[in-house]
Amino acid sequence: MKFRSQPLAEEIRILAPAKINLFLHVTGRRPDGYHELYSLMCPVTLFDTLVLRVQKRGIQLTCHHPGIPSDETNLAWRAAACFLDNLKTREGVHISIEKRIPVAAGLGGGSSDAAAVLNALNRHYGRPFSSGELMEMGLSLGADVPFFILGRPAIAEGVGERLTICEGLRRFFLVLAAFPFGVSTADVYKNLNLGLTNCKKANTSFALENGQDFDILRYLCNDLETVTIRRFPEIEATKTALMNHGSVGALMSGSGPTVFGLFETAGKRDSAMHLLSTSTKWTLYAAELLVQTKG
Ligand SMILES: C[C@@](CO)(OP(=O)(O)O)[C@H](O)COP(=O)(O)OP(=O)(O)OC[C@H]1O[C@@H](n2ccc(N)nc2=O)[C@H](O)[C@@H]1O
Ligand SMILES: Nc1ncnc2c1ncn2[C@@H]1O[C@H](COP(=O)(O)OP(=O)(O)O)[C@@H](O)[C@H]1O
Repeated sequence: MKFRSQPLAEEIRILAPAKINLFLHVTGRRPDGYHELYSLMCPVTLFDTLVLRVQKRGIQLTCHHPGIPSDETNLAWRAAACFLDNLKTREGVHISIEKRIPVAAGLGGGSSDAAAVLNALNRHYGRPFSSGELMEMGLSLGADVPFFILGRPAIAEGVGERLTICEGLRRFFLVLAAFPFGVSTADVYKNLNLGLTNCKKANTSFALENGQDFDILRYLCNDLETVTIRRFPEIEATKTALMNHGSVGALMSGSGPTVFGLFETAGKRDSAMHLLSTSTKWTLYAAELLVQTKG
């Protein structure tokens, strides 16, 4: 494989965003146990920071977060190993991760770190792989990784690998309410009873095809809430609290337990943050949807 490398000492600094699922319908279960989705995913302005330094040999990783492995099981490490193997180079990389995205929280932090490494190494080596090839590598690491490689609001289908860019999404401001501990995505899917899910599937094709403004508030729904709320009833109370403090819509993200509230202005979001911070044990983050504004 032909590729162009840069000087080894160069430091590559990247921001890896979290995501939320504005809707998430589970439409079926595959024979291998994975679930088919129809989900609108959007990056949000809460970031991990990764610093990469390409080196002569070997992969090393530092991350001081107690819930995150610093060895070859870290998704960022696995992404680097996968990329360098495919490139057939013996060069290695040192990765350091400053973790801000809550872990096992339904915000996709590990997948985002992995995608950030794949994208950054591909740029560093002069783009030897197409985005389709990068997404294939990403999918071998996790179902959400292709979305983060794309890095834009998108409808995800299949297990998450079939992506359609969603243009007409309004910019909303967010409060993210994170629980003090996480849930296992695998457990949530395992405990899902498809007979109990009753989200009305959003008909987004018209808006998607026409690039029209997309009224997401009509479609907020997450089939995985049926599982995670059973275990953490506080999720429901947190959604209600957000709605009582000016949110125009509130939902659990992904497999949870993080809940997000959507606000029309930064001011309304900030006053809700202020009022809720005195009364909740959840950790609150102010953020906004990462959408491309027109014009
Ligand atoms: C639920 C979602 C919604 O965006 O996100 P999170 O809440 O994890 O952030 C995703 O579907 C999670 O994607 P991701 O976290 O990448 O999943 P993976 O690591 O590939 O899989 C973890 C486990 O979840 C189950 N899994 C995952 C994806 C999928 N479409 N169906 C599944 O059944 C499988 O049992 C798998 O072993
Ligand atoms: N770089 C990473 N960042 C976060 N979690 C990681 C990372 N590498 C491995 N993991 C593991 O992946 C699991 C899921 O983490 P995360 O991606 O934050 O959750 P979620 O899928 O709910 O959004 C955790 O058990 C965590 O220890």
